[in-house]
Amino acid sequence: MSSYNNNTCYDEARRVAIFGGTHGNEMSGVTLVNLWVKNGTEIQRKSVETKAFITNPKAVEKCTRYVDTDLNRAFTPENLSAPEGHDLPYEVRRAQEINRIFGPKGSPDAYDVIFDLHNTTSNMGCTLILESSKDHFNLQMMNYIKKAIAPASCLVLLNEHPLLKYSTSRSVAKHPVGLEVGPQPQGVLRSNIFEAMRVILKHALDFIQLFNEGMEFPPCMVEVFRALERVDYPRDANGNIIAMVHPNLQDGDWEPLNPGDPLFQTFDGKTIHYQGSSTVYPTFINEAAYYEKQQAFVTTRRETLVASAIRKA
Ligand SMILES: CC(=O)N[C@@H](CC(=O)O)C(=O)O
Ligand SMILES: [Zn+2]
Repeated sequence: MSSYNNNTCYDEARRVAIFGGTHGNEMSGVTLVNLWVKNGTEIQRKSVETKAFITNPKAVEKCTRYVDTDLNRAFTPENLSAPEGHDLPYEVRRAQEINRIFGPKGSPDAYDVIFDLHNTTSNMGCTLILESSKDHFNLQMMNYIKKAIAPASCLVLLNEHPLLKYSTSRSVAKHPVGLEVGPQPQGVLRSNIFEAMRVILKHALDFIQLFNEGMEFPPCMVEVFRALERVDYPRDANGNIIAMVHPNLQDGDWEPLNPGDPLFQTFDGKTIHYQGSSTVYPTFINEAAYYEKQQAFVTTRRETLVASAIRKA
């Protein structure tokens, strides 16, 4: 990346990967990627070599999130540099393998773009997940996709928080993009969710093709939701959950949550209210996979980012 004439220059994105099955029970990504592994016509673009890849085949076979440990948390420097051996958890070995094929993470040899396909049980609709507010290539891509799918909509979750951030499979690439579409139960395929995911991928690949052809993208504004805080379920002294997501909050992903609004409902019918002092936008509300992570939802703040003009170097 370099700056020149107010244009931010990025290298052409010639090597692109689409990951499915990072979580083996998120069926839209698993199914699309399996389809594209068999026949990649739909994801081919003239200037791009796109590789469809199942990241956690053992978990896909068992239709479970993971076998030993969450693959989408496994791409830490410690894991990636751990001495190889059969005593390592399956997903850590797999992370090392993925890092060899698509990385090394942080190096010039890494893939240009990795799309990682996920489903959520939350009512999030189409959500693109970014890890950096400074990646103008990705911000321009978000703007392009939003315009292309209108009047349908997709939102951008920015996960840049030093403590909330985790080491994702896609983080191996120079430009990591998560795609999270829901609601879809674990192990279930829903046609509307599957098609929504497919359409986003189509526009994302079109954007990359246009960029590689030399199209210049003028500065633009991108609305994002910045991850602020994880909120756990209320628990008793033994750590057992004592309340559920309140009916007013359930399925209200991305809707404003104001001080005093209901959050949880205890099993004996009491309401627990939001004690914060400002309006936030909750998401990943009641995500099935996050019970083990002790997380009922994530709060976010709405921000408008400015994406600089970009063109190819
Ligand atoms: C429900 C789910 O798996 N969500 C993803 C979000 C992401 O890809 O960043 C995860 O926790 O890994
Ligand atoms: Zn997932």
